[in-house]
Amino acid sequence: MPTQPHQPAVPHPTPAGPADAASTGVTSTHAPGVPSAQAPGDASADGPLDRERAHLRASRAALRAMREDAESLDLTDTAATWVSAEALRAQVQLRIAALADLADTPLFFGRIDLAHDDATDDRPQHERFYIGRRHVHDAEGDPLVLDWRAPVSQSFYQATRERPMDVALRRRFGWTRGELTAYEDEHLTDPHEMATTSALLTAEIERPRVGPMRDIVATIQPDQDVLVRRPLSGTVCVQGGPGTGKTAVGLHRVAYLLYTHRERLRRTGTLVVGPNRSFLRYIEQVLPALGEVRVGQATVDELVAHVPVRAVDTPAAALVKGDARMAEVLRRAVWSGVVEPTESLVVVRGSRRWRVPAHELVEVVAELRSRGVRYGAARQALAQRIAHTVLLRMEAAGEAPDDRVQDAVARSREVKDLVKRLWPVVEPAKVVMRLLGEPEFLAECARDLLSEEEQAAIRWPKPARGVRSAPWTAADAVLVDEATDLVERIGALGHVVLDEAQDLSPMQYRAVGRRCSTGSATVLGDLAQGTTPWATSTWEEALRHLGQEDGVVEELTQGFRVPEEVIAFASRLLPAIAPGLAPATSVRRSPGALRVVRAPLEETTAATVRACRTALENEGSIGLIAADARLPELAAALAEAGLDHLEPGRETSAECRLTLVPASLAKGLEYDWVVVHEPAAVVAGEPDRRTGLRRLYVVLTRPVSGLLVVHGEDLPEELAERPRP
Ligand SMILES: Nc1ncnc2c1ncn2[C@@H]1O[C@H](COP(=O)(O)OP(=O)(O)OP(=O)(O)O)[C@@H](O)[C@H]1O
Repeated sequence: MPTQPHQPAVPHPTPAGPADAASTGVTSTHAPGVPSAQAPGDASADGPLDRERAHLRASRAALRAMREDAESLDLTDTAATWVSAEALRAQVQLRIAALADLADTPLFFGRIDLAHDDATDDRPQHERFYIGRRHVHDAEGDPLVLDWRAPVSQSFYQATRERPMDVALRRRFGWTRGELTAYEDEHLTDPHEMATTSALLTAEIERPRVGPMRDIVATIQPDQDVLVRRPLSGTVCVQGGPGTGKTAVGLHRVAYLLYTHRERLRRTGTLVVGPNRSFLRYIEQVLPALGEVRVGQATVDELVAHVPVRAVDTPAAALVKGDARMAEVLRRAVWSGVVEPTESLVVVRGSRRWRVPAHELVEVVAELRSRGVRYGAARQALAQRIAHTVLLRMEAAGEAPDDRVQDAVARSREVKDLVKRLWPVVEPAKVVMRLLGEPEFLAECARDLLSEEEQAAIRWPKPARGVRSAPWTAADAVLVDEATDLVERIGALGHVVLDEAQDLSPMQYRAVGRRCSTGSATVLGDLAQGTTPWATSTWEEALRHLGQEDGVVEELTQGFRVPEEVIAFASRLLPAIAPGLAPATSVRRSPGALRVVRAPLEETTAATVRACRTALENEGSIGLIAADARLPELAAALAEAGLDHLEPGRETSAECRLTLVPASLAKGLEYDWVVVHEPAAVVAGEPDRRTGLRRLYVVLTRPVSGLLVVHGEDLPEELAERPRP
């Protein structure tokens, strides 16, 4: 295995000096055909790096002035009420906090020099912009740093040699501990300059991981940026292999949308849905680091937490409960209580009696049933509709009743009693409880939808005594959510990001879908990483269950996390687990990043602990990933060897960098170095071979710098090297 320490975040210096050309007219002196990079020692006293540092000083001073302006705002008498004054004060406080100059967060990370052929009065031929995390302007209001989400910044991210977007020079800056220490230039219109992987990008990816996931604003790649900046309307689904940046894209997209549609999304809200708490803890710092703190984050289980989950389904039961047919079963169950009127209604008001015949009540009920409104809303309307028929009779008799009379009739004992009989109150959890606990009721609602075996799979052995004590499972909670929405519409948000989406059941998609029914969604996933029995086989199907049939499917193919050697090894599994998918490529080659160690069977655990020690000789985080059942043994062996370890999702620190990860929780996480213990056991830990191999694929694709595989049993045969077609 490689023992190379990580390179610091400085690009490899090239012998020749960099360019500071374009708008200044200074000719580039870099070696022809190679994008130039510059490190500290290369800059002369008034060289380009010094000029950039001068711009940094000016930007910092301007930011300070902006902050002082905000601090000195006099809010006395500016707001009409105490409440609005408080709201204003809170907003100003937020702005002051946002204007802090954080010592370790570079104020800008890029620069573009634009050369336009079609200069106008408003747009000079040459323009230069610095791109950073936030907007900074000078006393005249001229921008010194542009927010990365501003429209002009788009060309910093999306310009390519094929489509330079007027960018004559793109400069990326390297920072070390808050100091501007290097830069790297690309002259996109120079036909002699070759495209290479940015050394700053590589250094950023390989920067040792301590703590939670980081943002990638400085190095978002063109195809990622196109996804980040898609319009708010419409849903996009991103298929991408491991480490192609799907999660990063989803989170940056939220930040972009909040910047571009701040008012609207502040009202309607945004939500990130992830597979489990460990994953959410891992990603939770990215949005705050981008200045966005008002984004909800939840697992699907948390979204549907209407009942206490205390039991686990058999795989057969979970499969049926997650099937989209359950939506219709539940619809029937919820609406089954509505009764056809058979008797007339008599309402007494004062000395008069008003009679509505049964056939008219039948019409009212039938009309409400056919309107496609929620059960609860229709129930509320029923009282008013009945009262209205009474009102019509009053008018026919020469009275002149107004709305208040209709309301009074709707609230009368006679009408209330009738509504209770015709349209009983439905408690969603109780309906589901009845469905699972009463075989006849299930048979009636599931007729022609679920087979006898399927019904048998989900029936409880005996009826539950009450909602609180029922043996609810995670899939039941989703059913209760569906029933809840049938009774009362669940509110939708402005935008929902759904990560690791491949694992959701159709009923879970529906649960997420109703939370973005009036908004839009970003759906992220990898079909090859689907490890649930109901994992989706196509994105079109997933979008349909989500209620976003018009969503577009895009693909990310360039991998950032996993080095070439490791992704090639893991991709040997693809023909067995997702035959249609092409392997992800990698932006990084890292000879020696993969090491496979065979140990005698009885020494596998000891060999694994030794591999952890070896991995710990490197900088950064280490993940030891193993089949869930092996964890107690490995935890004990680590403790005996004096190696402290963390649970997944806990922040690593300089003192403790080793995390012991059950294979079932590895999805979405990453570590600088990964030790995989006994792949055959990872595969065997799942109910079927395809799921096992998919789990193994997830596990093998977690490392950034290197992978050590320790095995005593034979490796799964699907990992054997095959000649490329
Ligand atoms: N443009 C980029 N610049 C720097 N780092 C990047 C870039 N894109 C992705 N990365 C890094 O690559 C790693 C993988 O990204 P991410 O977790 O978003 O991938 P993913 O597609 O969600 O992976 P998985 O399918 O395994 O969950 C992260 O460390 C992320 O910061």
